[in-house]
Amino acid sequence: MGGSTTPPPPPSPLHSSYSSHFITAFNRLFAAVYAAAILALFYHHILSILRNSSISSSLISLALLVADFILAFMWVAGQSFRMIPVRRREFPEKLKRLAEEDFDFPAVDVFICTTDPDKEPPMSVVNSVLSVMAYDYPVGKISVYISDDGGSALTLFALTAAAKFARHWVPFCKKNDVVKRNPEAFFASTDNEFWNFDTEKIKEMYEKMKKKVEDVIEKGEVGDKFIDGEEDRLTFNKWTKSFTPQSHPTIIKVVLESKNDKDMMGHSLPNLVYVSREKSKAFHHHFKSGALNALLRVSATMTNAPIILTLDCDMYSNDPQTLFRALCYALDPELKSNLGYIQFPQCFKGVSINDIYASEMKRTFEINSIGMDGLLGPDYFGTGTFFTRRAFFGGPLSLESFELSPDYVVCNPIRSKQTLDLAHEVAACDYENNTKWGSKVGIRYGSLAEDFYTSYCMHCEGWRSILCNPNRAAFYGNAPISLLDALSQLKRWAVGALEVGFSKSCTITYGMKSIGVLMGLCYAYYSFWPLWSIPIIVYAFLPQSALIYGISVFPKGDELLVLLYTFLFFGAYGQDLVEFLMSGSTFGKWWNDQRMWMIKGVSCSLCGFIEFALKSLGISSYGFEVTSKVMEEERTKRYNEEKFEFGVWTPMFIPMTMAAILNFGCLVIGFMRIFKDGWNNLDEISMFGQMFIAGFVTLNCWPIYEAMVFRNDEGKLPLSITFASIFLLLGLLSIPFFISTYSPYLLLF
Ligand SMILES: O=c1ccn([C@@H]2O[C@H](COP(=O)(O)OP(=O)(O)O[C@H]3O[C@H](CO)[C@@H](O)[C@H](O)[C@H]3O)[C@@H](O)[C@H]2O)c(=O)[nH]1
Ligand SMILES: [Mn+2]
Repeated sequence: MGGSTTPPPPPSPLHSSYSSHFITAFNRLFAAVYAAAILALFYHHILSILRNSSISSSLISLALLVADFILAFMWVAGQSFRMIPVRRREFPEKLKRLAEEDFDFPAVDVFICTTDPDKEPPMSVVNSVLSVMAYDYPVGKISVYISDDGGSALTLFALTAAAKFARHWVPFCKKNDVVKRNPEAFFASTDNEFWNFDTEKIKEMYEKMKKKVEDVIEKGEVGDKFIDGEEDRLTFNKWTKSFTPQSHPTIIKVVLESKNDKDMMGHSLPNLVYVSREKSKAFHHHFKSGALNALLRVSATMTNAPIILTLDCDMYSNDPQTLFRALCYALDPELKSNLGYIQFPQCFKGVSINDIYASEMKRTFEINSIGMDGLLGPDYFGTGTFFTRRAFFGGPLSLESFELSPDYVVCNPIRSKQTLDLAHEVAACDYENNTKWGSKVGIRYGSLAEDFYTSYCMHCEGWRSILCNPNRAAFYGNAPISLLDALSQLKRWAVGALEVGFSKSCTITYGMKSIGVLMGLCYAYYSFWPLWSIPIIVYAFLPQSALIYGISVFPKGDELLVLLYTFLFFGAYGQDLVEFLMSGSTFGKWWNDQRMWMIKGVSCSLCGFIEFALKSLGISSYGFEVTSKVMEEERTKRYNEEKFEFGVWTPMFIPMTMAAILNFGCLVIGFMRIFKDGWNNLDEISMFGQMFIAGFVTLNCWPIYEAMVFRNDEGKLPLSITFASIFLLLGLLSIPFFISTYSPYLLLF
């Protein structure tokens, strides 16, 4: 990497890894015992199906069998994360020292995607941009590319304002060795790193810039007085009357060029380029994947850096040394030949104390990723990822040729006509027609979870990835602060996951063949997680409805079986809890995480299934619904008080409300029976299992009851949802009645 002469190798070692033999051995042993218990359970299931005489009890047994089968499948897949967990450490100080000695570091292109100035406030985009521009790294080697799928003049305006501020901000950060290089976060923090005369001045400058940008945004257009210079005017003139986010020409604006633009100390600044690719209703733009692919090409014409960092617009740098950290792996000669990318866990700012919507996703971003790191490496999370450019162009041994390939050498300056013409050409909406973009090259199309799918393809091609999980979060982003936002995001992932699971390159068949059984199972776990909705729905409704009818679904008086169920339940929950705590999380967060698992099962996974089915049948297709990053005051307040935010009418809330009412009702009826007949009645005791489940679900549903009955704020559960749920519940409970009435006829078939 770097120049044509081979640079001297960096000092080694730059990183180390560690795998706990105790944990690995324990996980394997526990898996063996648990597997035996699962087999015993299935043995029992088969027996009870064979023994059943009535239709209703056969149906119940069958439902439980299917539910337990899916739970067992997910359990098996989940074990792959536990076989060889690996933790890593890197030594960025060594590289930082080299930076002082003019070491030839590789150039880095940073890609930041934004798409909707209403949901993604330009000031927050600007803060992310400033935070990466100020990285501890040779400045001339950093280029920041912004992809604006919203094609918003406001976003470009905010960037030009930020570029002016950067002339002061970047040298300020470097001179004072600031750690929080996102100005908003720096000025807002109470435990401020330091405060001097410069700080006051810079703060004033920032506030002025912010006010200017926000005024323009409020007005909704960039007024004449804000445009200086003929060149800027030409750019902003491209926003003509016929310009819409869905249909407009390419706009590329080099806001800063490292060679010419200097900061107030006379040092270079990073390149800063705004790109809004051409859009036309006649061509599918493939959402974020399309945007990233356009940036891959545009950046190739201008800088073609061998390392690429992809970020979502809300993700800002929280540690100026992150580039050095990533390079500890990227520069390692032993890893280099097949290292596709280095992934940092997603971390979030402003998550409530107990993380009510489980937005931290500890399991996905940390626990499971540590597990995958011992195999071929973590999947791609869409943000906080350092790619080697080469990984986008075919497997390590099979380069897909392309005119602007990774070894293309840029000769013309960024602002030259030749470069800009070529950049416009590759950002055109029809450029990808009849090419391998999206299938063999770049970010892959075909799944709404483009990140997950792309990494799956890369692993199958022979790349490996690395999880870099430093103590200090490398990036911070926003997590959804309303239940609907959280569930909509998860629904998109559910559809995206199923698209991979049921594609030609199915994770189980094709996956296991290409990347081995364990790695294939990891991907299978993610691509089929929406299947969880089946057992969750069965266990949320079936035992409870049966109890109301006085039918026991678990066998009577079999102590061994009680023991088996107890072990399976507490074993799984216990292991989950221990792993959570060991990753530095708290009991409160774990409790909410397991609650969200249930809520997901009866809402977004279910809806995801339906949307996936409709999409596969060609009936309708849903796009990439962007998650809102706006922090509305009242909402934020309720979120921080850890109140669930319902407030709107959506079918997604109905099944969970039904489950909440049913489980509570079932518990009441169960206790009434016990009081009436006493504990001696054997039948009631055998229903203890059902009572236990109802009790557990009821406990989990507390926020729903609260939102249904006790709250009066904007975020409460709409009355219409409560009524719709009661109505549907009554319908559901009358099904057994119909079965018992008509089953003699059914038996005829
Ligand atoms: O047509 C689009 C749609 C989205 N985006 C950008 O994609 C990013 C992610 O969108 P967001 O709404 O924040 O999605 P999340 O659900 O928060 O994102 C997670 O899930 C996505 C896949 O579903 C990944 O792409 C993200 O990196 C990952 O953080 C944002 O920067 C958007 O601006 C585009 O550029 N073009
Ligand atoms: Mn996001």
